[in-house]
Amino acid sequence: MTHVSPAGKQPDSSGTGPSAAGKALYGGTGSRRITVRDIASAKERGEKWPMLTAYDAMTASVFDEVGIPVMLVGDSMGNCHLGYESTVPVTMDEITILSAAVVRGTKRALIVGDLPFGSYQEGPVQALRSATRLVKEAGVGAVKLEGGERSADQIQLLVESGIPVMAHVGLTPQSVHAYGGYPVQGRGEEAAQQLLRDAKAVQDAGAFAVVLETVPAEVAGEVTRSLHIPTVGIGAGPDCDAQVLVWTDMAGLTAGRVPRFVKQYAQLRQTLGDAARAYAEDVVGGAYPAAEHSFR
Ligand SMILES: Nc1nc(=O)c2c([nH]1)NC[C@@H]1CN(c3ccc(C(=O)N[C@@H](CCC(=O)O)C(=O)O)cc3)CN21
Ligand SMILES: CC(C)C(=O)C(=O)O
Ligand SMILES: [Mg+2]
Repeated sequence: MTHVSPAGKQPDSSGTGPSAAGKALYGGTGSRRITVRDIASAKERGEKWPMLTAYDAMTASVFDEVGIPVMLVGDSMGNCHLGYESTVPVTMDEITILSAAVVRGTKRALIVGDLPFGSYQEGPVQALRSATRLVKEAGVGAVKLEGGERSADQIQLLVESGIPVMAHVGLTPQSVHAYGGYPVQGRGEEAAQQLLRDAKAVQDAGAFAVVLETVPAEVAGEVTRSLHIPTVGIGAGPDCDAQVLVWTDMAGLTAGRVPRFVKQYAQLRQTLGDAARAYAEDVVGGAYPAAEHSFR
């Protein structure tokens, strides 16, 4: 600590150098909520940062306590939390309710709400109406929407209206029916140039960061070095400024096949199944509840 904090207050974030503890996005000690300005200064310092999805208050509180600086209430809730086949059916009501839960479960993280399919494609005015609802009803600090050049007008109006926007280019899963799957994007010289144009367009429109999903690592590195806003990679190699994963993939809870870019840091599906099986066997066998779990 480089200076004394006012009595009764947490240390503030005004450190004296690049590695001041209060300033680091991950591992920092600041107690106020992280803002998009903190995100911008991380790129200036060359600091990499982690992002995870979250869909409920309890899980989000775990990630917040660990210091995950940015959480995305992703429309991946469709297939990971709500039992849909893809992200396409997710509604504004669903995103709003779960975003509000994640905001309530966190104190420090910047919470980004994902605009679902159909909530911004009609144009900037529809996008502003949807984003405003997420900001006012759920309390998110930023929103995310898919698309590069095609979404620049939406991004510009939101940013002019005071809503920070995280953009999302490369593989945009809301277009699954147009792709016919989830193919790698930006392969080949022409596609790589289009990806760079998309990334520049969202930066020019005022986005504070841009997700690069499922693109060749080399192309993602080139985009990252060409932009002044941070890139957040998912299946985009090691040269992005930040990384994001769907939390149930990261923790080994997702059912069935996970994308190849996922690294599983736990086997929660196994662990939770083991716990449920042990509980069930205790109930069937009469071992639970025991005397210490009973009242007299
Ligand atoms: N659980 C989960 N994790 C995700 O990362 C995720 C979702 N759901 N739902 C929405 C999208 C869909 N995502 C995906 C899904 C599959 C691949 C995938 O398997 N792609 C092929 C590409 C092969 C190629 O074109 O060469 C692969 O084999 O990896 C990629 C992204 C990412 N998002
Ligand atoms: C994987 C991230 C980027 C996403 O859009 C989501 O989880 O919905
Ligand atoms: Mg999404």
